[in-house]
Amino acid sequence: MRQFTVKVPCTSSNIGPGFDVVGLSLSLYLTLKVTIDSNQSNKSPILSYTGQGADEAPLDAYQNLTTRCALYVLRCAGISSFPVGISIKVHNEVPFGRGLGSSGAAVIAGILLGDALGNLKLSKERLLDHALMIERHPDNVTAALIGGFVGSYLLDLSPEDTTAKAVPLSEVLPEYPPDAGEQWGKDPPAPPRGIGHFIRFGWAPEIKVIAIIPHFEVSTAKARSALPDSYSKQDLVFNLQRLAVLTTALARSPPDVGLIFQAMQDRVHQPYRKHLIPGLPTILASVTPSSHPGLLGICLSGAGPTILALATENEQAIAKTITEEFKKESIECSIEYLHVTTEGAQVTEE
Ligand SMILES: Nc1ncnc2c1ncn2[C@@H]1O[C@H](COP(=O)(O)OP(=O)(O)O)[C@@H](O)[C@H]1O
Ligand SMILES: N[C@@H](CCOP(=O)(O)O)C(=O)O
Repeated sequence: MRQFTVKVPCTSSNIGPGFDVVGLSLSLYLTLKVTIDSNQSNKSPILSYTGQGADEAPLDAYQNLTTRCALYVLRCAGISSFPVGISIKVHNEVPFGRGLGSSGAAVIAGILLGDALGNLKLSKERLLDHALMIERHPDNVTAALIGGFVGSYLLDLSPEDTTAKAVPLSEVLPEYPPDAGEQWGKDPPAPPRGIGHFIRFGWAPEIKVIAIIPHFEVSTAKARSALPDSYSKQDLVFNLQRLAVLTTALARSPPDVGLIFQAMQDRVHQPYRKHLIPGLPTILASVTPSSHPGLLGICLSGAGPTILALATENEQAIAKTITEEFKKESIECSIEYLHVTTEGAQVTEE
């Protein structure tokens, strides 16, 4: 009997100007408890699921994002099936479709699961290569894997690697097992090497994180399709200037609100997503360090609709005002007071 646990933090990406670049790992977790019992004869993993998304997440291992990612890693390594007698108990604290990286966490959990099941011992960089074939922006998956406040970029790929990366996700992630007596088709192409590069920034211990989570979903795909294909030089420079300052400003103790609040402004994604999140422009414009002493900055978390506020104090009052603004739009919210997790995703053998 083998038992191990995979634990992956949720993430908030962008932090204002860092669209598709920065991510922050936070203290809500997706946890898998995996058992492989050689006395059992089941060939497909037996999945159970509690917590966020329990009414939506498929329990068929060939449909579930996490187990599909695990199978992808195994098949890239030439292993065509899950081990016999495997069961997986999933517990999820990360709400779906709220901008807190639930899909990134599910992808990383699956990649680590595949690595552990195949005893592959892939490096962090190689694990990330696999994750980037599935979640094709690096910010969430990198922060979930590495932990902390992380910046990342993708390499331009060779023409050959570009072809491998262009393989449709339906081929990378098999949705159905082969029929009895049949073999899988061609194995998926192994991901190109060294696609993603990252660095961890500091995070001042005084900075607390408040997530105001509206009770509706915005799919990341839809929020990405709302963005334009090109930007003005002025808007790009606006974001670059702020991001350059922000990554160091958030590491400095004591935090300088005069730097951080302005450095969390964005012109690349939030303005184009406001129609998806009623109340967003009012919230971003009206919750300020003058109205709420202790507030350092405020932004959309990932693709939204969650609002992320960074503060040194006064967290309850900040959360209350944002909740009330959403209420004016007839939107209920949950509030989470979170901390930045320094550890990224973990696999623990029992
Ligand atoms: N733990 C999980 N298990 C299975 N599927 C998941 C899990 N977490 C997220 N997903 C899938 O990812 C979708 C949400 O992804 P996405 O739109 O990118 O939003 P988010 O901002 O939460 O990452 C869910 O609707 C679900 O299909
Ligand atoms: N940079 C991405 C981040 C999406 O994060 P999610 O948590 O909403 O999945 C984007 O802004 O589209």
